[in-house]
Amino acid sequence: MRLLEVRDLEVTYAGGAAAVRGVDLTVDAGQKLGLAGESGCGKSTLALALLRLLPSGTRVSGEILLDGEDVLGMRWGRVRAVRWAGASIVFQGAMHSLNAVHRVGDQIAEPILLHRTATPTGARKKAGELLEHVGLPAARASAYPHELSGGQRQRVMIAMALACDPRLIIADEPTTALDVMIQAQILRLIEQLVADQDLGLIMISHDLAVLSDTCDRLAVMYAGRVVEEGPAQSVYENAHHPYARALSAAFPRIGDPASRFAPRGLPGDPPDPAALPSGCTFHPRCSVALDGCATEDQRLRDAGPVRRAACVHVGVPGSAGPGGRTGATSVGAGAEVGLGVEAAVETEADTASAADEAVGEPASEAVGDAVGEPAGDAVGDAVGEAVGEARSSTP
Ligand SMILES: Nc1ncnc2c1ncn2[C@@H]1O[C@H](COP(=O)(O)OP(=O)(O)OP(=O)(O)O)[C@@H](O)[C@H]1O
Repeated sequence: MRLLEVRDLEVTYAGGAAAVRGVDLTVDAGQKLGLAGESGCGKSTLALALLRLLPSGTRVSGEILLDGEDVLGMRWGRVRAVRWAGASIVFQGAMHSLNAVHRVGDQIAEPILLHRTATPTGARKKAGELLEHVGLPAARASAYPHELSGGQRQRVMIAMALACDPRLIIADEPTTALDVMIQAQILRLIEQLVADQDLGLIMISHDLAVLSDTCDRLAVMYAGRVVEEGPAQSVYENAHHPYARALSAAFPRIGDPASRFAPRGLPGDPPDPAALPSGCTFHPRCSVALDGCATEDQRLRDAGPVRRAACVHVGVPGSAGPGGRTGATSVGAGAEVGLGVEAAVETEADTASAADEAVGEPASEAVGDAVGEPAGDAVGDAVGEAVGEARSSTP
């Protein structure tokens, strides 16, 4: 069953940063989609757009269908109902996202009370059950965040995300701040919950190794676009796009200790989304770029029955495309790979919507409000604080 369908999503911040550019993706019940990319590629912006958590003044266009409902066209009352209940987000850095002066049980119960799906007694009982569900004793409900370890706090965040029985969970770097052992436990917990409850999952990380180990499918983002997507293991082990290959080579391979000693970096940084390079936005960093890459935009095209990639080399025999490309880790920083310069450029029509629509709220309501919610909305405020905190803690 299709839970989420995103079509041609574009997000431009008020200052002109084109953070998400023409993204299409889908998530079905029981499916785990990994969203990968370096810092600044637009992953969190995409996640925030799904639940209308972007700052007011941000221009959003395209289509987001959550359980078939048009999220961008929803009235604010409906948006509030859908947050937590239709889809919810687990942010990185639980210490920043939890309120330090409230007991964790009360914080888990809060969205239940706001959605009026239980009485205060019922909400407290459910908070205890949810804690047990994520592997903590119900009695920990009376603890304050500082009384819990980092892993326990992240379990609380997951319990909170499950409080209103959402169908889709968005986990934005859920294990980044945790040590490797705890990280593995939290990832297994998320996998278990998704399987048990037939949820959809979008997991965001810069770490392709973690995503390929946890998710079924991977979408690799660069400069606001998905540049490669397909089954998680095959994208990780045999990426078609030079950026996806470099990202994959940058992380030690699970089950391959030798790779721990030979991670490769990618020189340079992702471009400023307010001043993107012409053509393929990856071309200034690409060791296999052709002359035309500086002028020819590349959109996703088929790179096999279940794979897509946005690179001029895809599909060219003897090149980076399927049917002749070199190994997954062969293109790292500065690596030389001989590619056919006669590669056919197969640029798709740019389907970006001409009429960007400002998806926000009336200006009178938006003033001073971090998430574009009417003032006084407790859920919006709490989420806004969490967003602000989580984002300010982003390295
Ligand atoms: N509120 C904002 N106003 C203007 N630009 C923003 C805002 N938030 C993010 N950006 C810019 O949008 C781009 C995408 O940021 P985003 O946080 O979505 O990337 P990301 O891939 O999630 O990175 P990270 O992993 O560091 O969170 C970046 O260049 C960032 O500076």
